[in-house]
Amino acid sequence: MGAKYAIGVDYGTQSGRAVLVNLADGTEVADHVTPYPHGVIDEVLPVSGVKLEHDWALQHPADYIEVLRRSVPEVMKQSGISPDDVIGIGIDFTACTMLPVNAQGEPLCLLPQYSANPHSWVKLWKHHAAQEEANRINETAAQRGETFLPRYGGKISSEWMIAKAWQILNEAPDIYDQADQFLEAADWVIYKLSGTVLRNSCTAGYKAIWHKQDGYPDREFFKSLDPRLEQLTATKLRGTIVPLGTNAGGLTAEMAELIGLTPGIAVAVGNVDAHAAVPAVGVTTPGKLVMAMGTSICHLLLGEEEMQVEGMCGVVEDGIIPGYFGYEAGQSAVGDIFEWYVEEAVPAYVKEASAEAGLSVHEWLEQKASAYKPGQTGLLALDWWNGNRSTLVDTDLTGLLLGCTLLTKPEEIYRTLLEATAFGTRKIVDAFHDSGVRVEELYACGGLPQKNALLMQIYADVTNREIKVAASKQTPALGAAMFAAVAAGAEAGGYDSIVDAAERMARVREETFRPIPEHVAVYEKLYQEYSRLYDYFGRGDNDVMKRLKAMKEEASQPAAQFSNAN
Ligand SMILES: Nc1ncnc2c1ncn2[C@@H]1O[C@H](COP(=O)(O)OP(=O)(O)O)[C@@H](O)[C@H]1O
Ligand SMILES: O=C(CO)[C@@H](O)[C@@H](O)COP(=O)(O)O
Repeated sequence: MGAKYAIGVDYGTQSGRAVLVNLADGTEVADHVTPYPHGVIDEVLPVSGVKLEHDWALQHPADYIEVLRRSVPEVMKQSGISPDDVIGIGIDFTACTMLPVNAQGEPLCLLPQYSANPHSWVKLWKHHAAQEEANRINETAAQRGETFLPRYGGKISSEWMIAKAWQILNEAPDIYDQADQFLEAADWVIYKLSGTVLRNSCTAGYKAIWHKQDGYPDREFFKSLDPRLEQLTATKLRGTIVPLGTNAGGLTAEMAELIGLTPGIAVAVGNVDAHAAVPAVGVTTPGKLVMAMGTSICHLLLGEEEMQVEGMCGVVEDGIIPGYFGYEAGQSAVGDIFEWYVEEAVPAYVKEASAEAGLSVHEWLEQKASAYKPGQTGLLALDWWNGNRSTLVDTDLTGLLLGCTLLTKPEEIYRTLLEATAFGTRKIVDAFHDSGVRVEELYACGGLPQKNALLMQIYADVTNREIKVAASKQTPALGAAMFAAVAAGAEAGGYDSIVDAAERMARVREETFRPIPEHVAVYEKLYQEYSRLYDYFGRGDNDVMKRLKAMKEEASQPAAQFSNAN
């Protein structure tokens, strides 16, 4: 059999990218990025101009198809490979990124009668406007002693399926009624590719409280939340839930024509971006924490037992690699915080100096910030610009910068923001390790390790652990291609298991980031200070962040909730 290939498509927050991979050794032959034409929709809806409230984040489902339409033919063209040698396609997605569809699988937002209602659109993972629903889910589950709660670190996030679906019911009951199903965007795209609606066990497990043995929480639980939700899982979340690497069926003739591949090739069921990255860095055993570092960070870890860990996002049997319990935790903003600083808060002279030096503002600030020793800025920050995902699971928390003086420089603030996110990761590493899910080594993938060496050194110093970095620049897409190879199977030139695929296709770079002992010592002290602030502002001693947020909301009234911006 000649060389065989698969395509992995990674659906990120701002763009989608396709990667064509040689299945013999994981070589990435060609890649292409398509920025989402509508980006993240967080101010006004397309066409109708309806204004969105604070904490909303939506996407346009047509953008996902546009990624396939543009990027798949482009990687085929760049590589010159015959479509006959491409045996499968797989995708990974941000999650929970969900949408209401009608009985024909059409997104409601694409139907003119619903398009002016924000609730008909795709709710992106970082849509944080369902916090009230999440709070009530958590109170009710705790009161009822629901056994699922510890599996999610004690709290269900507002980012996830049940809170988002309930927000739709509360604020737009007509959209809720008209929705035949709520689907993860990952599952919707697979439906478009294969013609089959299948729910993947990864998003169902991590984001929709589904358990391999117990299924969804029982109806009584949903009824106690709201009688109208009693049938939610039997109706709008219904459907077959299948393991990662399952072939959803062949590529449809219509899609094959649109994207230039052969009809009938394997289409792997959807996967979560960060989870797909784990086998793609070669991690298929416990003790190795994978950090998917980009806009946010997802932390993934394998364990042999189901343990309880404070504030983790979840533990799902077979959720990442079959045969292990897959653990997930995360920070809801990391690169996003640095971007906020660069876009909103650096003085003009920094932008001018960066341009003169031929560097991006990030690169210029990194260079300047590298000249400081740990502790030398006198600054400390709490990295909650987009709430706290782990370990506090509270999207109402906000950022804090402490220690500024009239002499504080932009590069010092930038360094402090890098450090704050490293301290956030340390909290997560400690939570796992101290709860019996050991963390010995760190693996990093995603955009940030390629972009910022200072950041990576700080993470090694703050966690006092060596960090290996993925060789691939498109690790989740490589993982998606690996799962496509599994969906195709060894007989077709793929693999029979993801462990086999990882052995042959995954790679890390030779150079690693090792902790520097003098830095470790200073960061240990700073971490203790960070922990004090973390507990004080995050655990209820001082709810000033929430009071400020409430005042802000009140002062912004009357908010034109669904009013027209024009
Ligand atoms: N040199 C840099 N140092 C640190 N962060 C950077 C740098 N350049 C870009 N970023 C941040 O990287 C993030 C994008 O990461 P990336 O992994 O490419 O995207 P995504 O999370 O969408 O997959 C943005 O939030 C941006 O602020
Ligand atoms: O929440 C998850 C995975 O569980 C991610 O999809 C989400 O953090 C988005 O990741 P990116 O920062 O876009 O890589």
